[in-house]
Amino acid sequence: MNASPRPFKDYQDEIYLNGLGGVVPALPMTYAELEARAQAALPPSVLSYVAGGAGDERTQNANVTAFERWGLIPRMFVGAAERDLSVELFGMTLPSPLFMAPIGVLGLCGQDGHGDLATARAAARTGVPMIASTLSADPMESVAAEFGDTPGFFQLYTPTDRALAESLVRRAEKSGFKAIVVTMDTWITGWRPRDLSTSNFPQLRGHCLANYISDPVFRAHLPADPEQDMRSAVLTWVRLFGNPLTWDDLPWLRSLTTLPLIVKGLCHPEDVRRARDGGVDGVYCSNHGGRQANGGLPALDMLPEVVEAADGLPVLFDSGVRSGADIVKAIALGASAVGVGRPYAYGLGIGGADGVTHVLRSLLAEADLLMAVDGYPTLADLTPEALRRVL
Ligand SMILES: Cc1cc2nc3c(=O)[nH]c(=O)nc-3n(C[C@H](O)[C@H](O)[C@H](O)COP(=O)(O)O)c2cc1C
Ligand SMILES: CCCCC(=O)C(=O)O
Repeated sequence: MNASPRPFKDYQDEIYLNGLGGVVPALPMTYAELEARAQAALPPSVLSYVAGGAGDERTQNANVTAFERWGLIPRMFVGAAERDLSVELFGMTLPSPLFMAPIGVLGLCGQDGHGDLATARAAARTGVPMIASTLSADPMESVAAEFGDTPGFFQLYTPTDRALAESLVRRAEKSGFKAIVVTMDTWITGWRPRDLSTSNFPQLRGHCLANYISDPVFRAHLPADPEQDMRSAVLTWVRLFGNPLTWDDLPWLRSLTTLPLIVKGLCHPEDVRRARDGGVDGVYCSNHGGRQANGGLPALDMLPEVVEAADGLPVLFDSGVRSGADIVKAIALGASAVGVGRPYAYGLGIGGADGVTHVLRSLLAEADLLMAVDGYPTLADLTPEALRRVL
């Protein structure tokens, strides 16, 4: 299927017309059902990894409820018969502001163990960019080969070996990725009770190391071929995985690539200002979906300050987005582009590439119709004045 410039347009019609023919959609139409169906479809260890978060998951849950505190004010006499959800980002024109946040176990969410490839196919079909995680079950070259005309971004977990970081970035450039997203908030894994109680995390790790095992710099660290001795490869990966970077490392990060460089996990306005001064091309406001640190503010609550501090630099946002209405609200609060994590992983678990495509199209169709009904025909119309704080 070719990428459509408006992947979401007419999805409601498609479903209603099917309905007239007596066909009830096979895939869930509400987030609650999506979650419930994914719970049944995914193996328990994968489910607890994907669904879980840090501590008692208050921050994870607060990310979602934070959206309830904002309400869109409807405008009439606008005649929003045509909507334009397209955005300009890093010199690219995207059909909508939606993107898929990087997820590091996608392989295992796909029924065949190749969920990264299925997700990349959904990106190709919808025009919704995928940020491909460093932690994938297939090498980035194979993932990128599935993107079609849709731009893909590569998410870098910066290893302690700088040569390995450089090698990963070079490979991403060669594979045609259009931006590098460096995740700052996960150089160490947070306290995640669900994973600790099942002790399943290392087992999952072994299935998302394709980018490392296929890398000559990583392989040079190994005592034996990973094909023969996977355990040593996993232990080596654990040792090399995360580099607790400081501001002194930012010039090096910046020097890694001429592609747009985006730093993920920034919520404090002072960090945003320093990153901006350090020459990044975009900042990514996120608290990792509440998976890393409990007790924090919902990422949405920091978004307005991040946008102000970014001072015109693009601001990507994720954490807690569950609906088209959430996308619209994040845009109104100043996000340039909005990411989802768990929702598309659940779509993948339920229906592979079709499931991801369905989740993305549903989110966008809802956002599009909301903009129609409430009289905000373009993203530029969505400003903080479109919202009221309700609680
Ligand atoms: C199972 C899972 C794995 C993740 N792996 C990564 C990763 O490899 N790299 C990264 O930067 N973020 C990762 N994240 C965080 C997401 O990119 C994103 O910040 C988060 O999922 C957004 O919150 P949401 O799930 O509430 O939409 C992961 C999230 C989940 C749920
Ligand atoms: C060590 C991090 C694993 C991937 C990740 O980012 C996550 O699970 O949230």
